[in-house]
Formats: sequence, structure tokens, C-alpha cells
Amino acid sequence: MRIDVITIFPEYLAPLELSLIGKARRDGLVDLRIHQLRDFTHDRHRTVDDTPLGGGAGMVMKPEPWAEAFAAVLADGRAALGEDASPLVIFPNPAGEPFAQATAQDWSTRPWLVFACGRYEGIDERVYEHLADAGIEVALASLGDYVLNGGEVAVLAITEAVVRLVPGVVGNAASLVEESHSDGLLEYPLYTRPAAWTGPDGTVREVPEVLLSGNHARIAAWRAEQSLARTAERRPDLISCREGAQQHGAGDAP
Ligand SMILES: OB(O)c1ccc2cc[nH]c2c1
Repeated sequence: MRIDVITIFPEYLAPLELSLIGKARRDGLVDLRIHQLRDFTHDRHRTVDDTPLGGGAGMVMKPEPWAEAFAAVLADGRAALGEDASPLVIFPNPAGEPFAQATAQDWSTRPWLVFACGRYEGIDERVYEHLADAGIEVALASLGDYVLNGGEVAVLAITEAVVRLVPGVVGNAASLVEESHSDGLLEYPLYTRPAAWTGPDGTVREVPEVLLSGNHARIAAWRAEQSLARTAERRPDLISCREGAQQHGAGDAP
């Protein structure tokens, strides 16, 4: 998988050199490249923004640097992946589609992702139009109903959620199967040794007996029950989504 990130704050993406994502890059599972948007300007101040036409607070990102940056990134990517290669261009944006595990699953199968990090009040609308008119697939993604100061933090989160699903990145692929949201539900409660823990306050807390039974069928049933109960309590919306999908045969032909 190739990932390009266009930003005015490359240093914000430094955490992508660490841990599993960093190892995936070193192992050649992910080719991740960061591009400084200001490198695609031509004035002394390397200007990427201007005042909003029609008035209003703040500044808007100019279309010219973005168009030049996309042209360079697309050319570089096609030189590496083939002239027919075409990326999914993702704009983190509070007005975007909610990013969810199903989205991460989908995007983890794509050969090429390009992230465009907005700043200020946002990016000139004509940049989105320019990409769409060029036949480039564009997605606007939101982490949730709150606003950050730019797209970089969202790119860190989305990249981690996506890249960890790329085969070979996580050592034990089985650990991806029973985690929250992998089956549309929240994960069951986890326990490890000691089976009886005496806390700092002197309270002894024991692990549920079923987990020490060695009866794998009972353990699986308990975990399924706990997962459903925890989801119903904390995220009832996920239950109704799941029931809707099951009623309509999720995955069947439309
Ligand atoms: O909350 B966000 O994901 C986000 C994304 C991009 C921009 C650009 C300016 N503010 C932003 C916020």
C-alpha cells in the first residue's frame, strides 16, 4: 500500500515513524510519503492561504498550491505504481462522512491513498471539483462531531486504523478478529493474571469463574453475551444498525 500525505505541518506526522506503523514502513508493507504543501508555492512567503471571498472570518487555503501538489503526487505515484494507478484522495473534514471500522476495512484494501490536510477555515471548494473532474475518487472523512484545527490529527488516527488491517502489519491477525467494532459490537471485558487481585485498597477482585473453567464453549458463550450486553448499555445505536443489516441481509446483492 502506498500512502501520500500533503500538509503544511509534516512534523505532525512524525508519529507514523513509530511502533507498528513505522515497522510496516521499514518492512516495505507500506510506502508512506509526506509532502510539504508550501513546496508547491512560488512566492517569497510560500503563501498557501488568502481571505475568504464574500467575507467572513479566518483564511481559506488557495487552490493553486493544492493543484500543483496533487499533480506532483499523482505523477510520482503513477511512476511507481503504473500509469493507470489512481488513488483515493481523502480529505479529513468535519463535514465529512463518519469514519468507522467498516471504512477502515475498505480503505485497507486500497493500493493507494492520498491524504490532504486542510488548515485555517478549510480548502477552496474548487480543489474538490478539480479532482472530481479529473476522475479522481475523493472522500471527505470526519472523526466525529467535533472540530480540530486541521486534518493532521485525523490522518494519524485514520492511518493507524487502516494500516493495522493490512495483512502482515499486526503479528497475530487473530487479534483483529475479536476487537471492538470488528463484528459490529463492543469487545467483551478482558482479564489476565492474577486470577484473584488484591488491590491497593485491600479489596480482592476475582476473575469470572467461567474464564478459569477451561470450557471453551462456555467461555465463548459468556464472551458473546458480555459483548452484546456491553454494546446494548454503551452503544445501543450499534445494536439497531446491526439488526437492520441482518434484516436486510447485509452483503447480499441490492
Ligand atoms: O476536525 B477535522 O477533521 C478538520 C479537518 C480539516 C480542517 C481544516 C480546518 N479545520 C479542520 C478540521
